[in-house]
This record gives sequence, C-alpha cells and structure tokens, in this order.
Amino acid sequence: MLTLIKNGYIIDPKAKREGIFDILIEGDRIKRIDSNIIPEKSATIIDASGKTIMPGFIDLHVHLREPGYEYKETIKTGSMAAAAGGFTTICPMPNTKPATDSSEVIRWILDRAKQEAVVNVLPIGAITLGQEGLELTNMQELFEAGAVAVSEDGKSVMDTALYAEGMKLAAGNKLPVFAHCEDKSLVKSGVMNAGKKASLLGLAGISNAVEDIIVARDILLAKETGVRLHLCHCSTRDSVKMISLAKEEGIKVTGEVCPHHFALTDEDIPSDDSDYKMNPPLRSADDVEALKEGLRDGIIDVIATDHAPHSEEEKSKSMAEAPFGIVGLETAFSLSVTHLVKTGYLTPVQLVEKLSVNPAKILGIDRGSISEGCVADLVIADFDIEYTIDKNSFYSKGKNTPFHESKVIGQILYTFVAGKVVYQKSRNS
Ligand SMILES: NC(=O)N[C@@H](CC(=O)O)C(=O)O
Ligand SMILES: [Zn+2]
Repeated sequence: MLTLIKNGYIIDPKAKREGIFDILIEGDRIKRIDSNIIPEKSATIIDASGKTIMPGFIDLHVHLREPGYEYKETIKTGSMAAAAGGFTTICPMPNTKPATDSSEVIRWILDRAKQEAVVNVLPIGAITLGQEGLELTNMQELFEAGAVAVSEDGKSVMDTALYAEGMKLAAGNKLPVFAHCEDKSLVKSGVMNAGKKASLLGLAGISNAVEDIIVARDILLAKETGVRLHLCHCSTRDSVKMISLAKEEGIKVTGEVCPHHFALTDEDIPSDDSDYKMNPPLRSADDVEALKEGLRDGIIDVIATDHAPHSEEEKSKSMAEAPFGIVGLETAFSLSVTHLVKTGYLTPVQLVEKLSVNPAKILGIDRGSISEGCVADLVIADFDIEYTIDKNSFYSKGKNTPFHESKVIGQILYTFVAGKVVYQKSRNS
C-alpha cells in the first residue's frame, strides 16, 4: 500500500529538514522524501498544500485509567483522543487499579494496547508497590516487561531515603524517574493556587512551596544517585529556576509543562468550577510568564498533557470535593499554537522539539523524525485555522476541560501511526 502526501511543509528539527516536500509512505515506513514524487504504482494521494507535516507527537504524561477505572477512560478511547490530538505515542502513568507495579500489569497494558489502541502505548511503572510509598517495586522486572520509566505520579514518594534507594535502582536499570512534585504535608485541604483568587472564592490554597520543596529535593537526589530525572507538570517560577541551575551544574534533569499551565492563570477561574481543578493548580500570572520563558529558553524541554479524565458525575462536584485533573490530549496542539507560537514564545520548530523530538530523546526511542526508512508516525496540521473547542466532539470519555467554547488557532488534520491514518478531521468537526 502506497500513500503519497503532496506539497506539505515539513518541520523535522532532528533531520534538520524544513521546507515543502512530497512524502511517499509504503507499508509502515517512509520510503521517499523529495520534491515532486511520481509513484510507480497507484497511491492514495493526500494534498497537504499550505499544511505543516511534523513527526508524531509523544506525550510523556497521560492517564488512561485502565485497568480499574474504565468508566473514566479506556486504553482504546484514550488512544483515540491521542490520535485526534496528533499524538502517536503516549505514556500512561501507573495510578491505575491495580497500580502498574508489576511485570504482569505492564504486560497486561501492552497486550491490551496491541489489541485496542490506535497509537503506540509505552507504560510507566510505579516506584513503590501499590503506590503506597512503603516498599520499592522490582524495577528490573518492570524494565524487562517493557516499562519505559518509573513514576509515583499522583503523588510524591515522601520517604526520602526510600526514594533515593528507588532512584539508584532506576538508574541501574537505565529507567528515567518521572517526578510528580508535591509535599503532601503542606497541601492540607488546598484545591487551587494560594492567592487572592482563592480567598475571593473562599477556597483553600496550595502554595508554590508545595511543589518547589520537592523539586529541590528531587534534583539533589538526582545529583547524588545519577538517575535521569524528568520533572512532571512544572507550574512555578522557582521550579524553572531550579531546573536551570541544575542543568548548569550538569545534573541530568529535564522539565515538562502542561498546556493548561501556560494558557490560564488562577485569575481565570470564574467560580467554584471543578473543571479548573487540577494538580498542580493553575498558578499566578508571574508563574505563567516564567513557564513560557522557560519553554522559550530551552530550560523546559517538553510539553505534556497530563490528560486526566474523570466522569461527569465526579466533576459535577464542587472544587473542594471533585478529583484533581482535566483532559488534555485533544486541546494540547491548538493551545500551544495559540499561546506559544502565535504570541512569539516558540517557533514552530521549537514546538516540534517540545512535542516530539525531546520526548523521544528522554524515552530513548527511535521516533521524533520524518526521514526515509523511519516508521511513518507523523501528523499533518494547520497552524492558522481558528476554531472553537467543543468538548462534546472529544473522543475521550472525559469531558472535564476548562477550554470548552474557547477560541483557538491551529488544528490537527491527519495523524498517521506506522503508515496508517488513525485520525482524519472530518469537514464539520
Ligand atoms: N494531575 C491531576 O490533577 N490528576 C492526575 C494525577 C497527576 O497527574 O498527578 C490524575 O490521575 O487524575
Ligand atoms: Zn502528577
């Protein structure tokens, strides 16, 4: 089977290719990239004139909720949401039921993904058994079963000595640690950023120190253990500063920011509405500015969604009672174009680095490029279309987004995984 994508503008920072080309796909691979390709056999032709072609996006932080919470999301629906968002590889976090803390659960997820998922699914293993913070998992076993990283996401390992031991084991198994940074003892009943808006709404606050203290601790532990540390969903100015300092010192640390954290501030929370409740919370305008500058200056390496679907019933509760988390797979690209590219913080090339090249590097996988001979994981997008986000059009089971009815710029038109179209925007969606 041949597919010919004609006249698209390729952005491929890894192969240092940028310009208008044709791409010929045969089976699961890219066969040729050239100007004006005429295929020998009949081919399906896609006209990509005026559109941009990028290596498929890789999301280092999603919650697929399977096994255990299928009413929120499944591997199948989560992967369809990923495809619609331009993501060709996603890494599910281990806070499932049971937690992803054994080779059996890793294998179960990989099997299920093989049958049901439309994109690549690379699972992340837990650091402690049942994510209870008491006993380390067998990281060698997790690695051998196919885990690409370990994380305690949803919380931090609060026992520092145990965590240091876990980092050493992760380093020994060449697994990066993906850190959720939250000092549990400081959070108390906080549900949104501590500040004026929280007082105005009469809601309990979460201070920046909740994150910053653990970011500092984890960087110091990474320095001592030599583990590759990836800091998840950074939300504060001081997190960015500390990552910058750590990088200057040569510590192996990378940072991730989520679209909601650069698109909204706590002042944008209109009322006690749990679609604005996530962990870490939406921060101050000053923090948001630091995150955008961190992305621009290369201190922050990755944009990840922290796609965290919950049911409508759960999210119909108040801020104080609803669970933390919002969906993100189907809005990440347009929010990034709107708030980073159109505002001059990132060039389209830098955006591709944050969504594709750098995540591939962190995972050590052979993705993040569109070159001859590569697996054809790619996305065709329009950087200029304006549209209004409609949560009812999401493939995800989760409709919990603060971006419903937001006007944005930039849209995914096609997503290819291993040469196959796994998403195509219909004319009226
Ligand atoms: N981010 C969230 O608010 N929630 C995540 C957990 C997490 O990523 O920490 C979830 O699993 O719902
Ligand atoms: Zn987290």
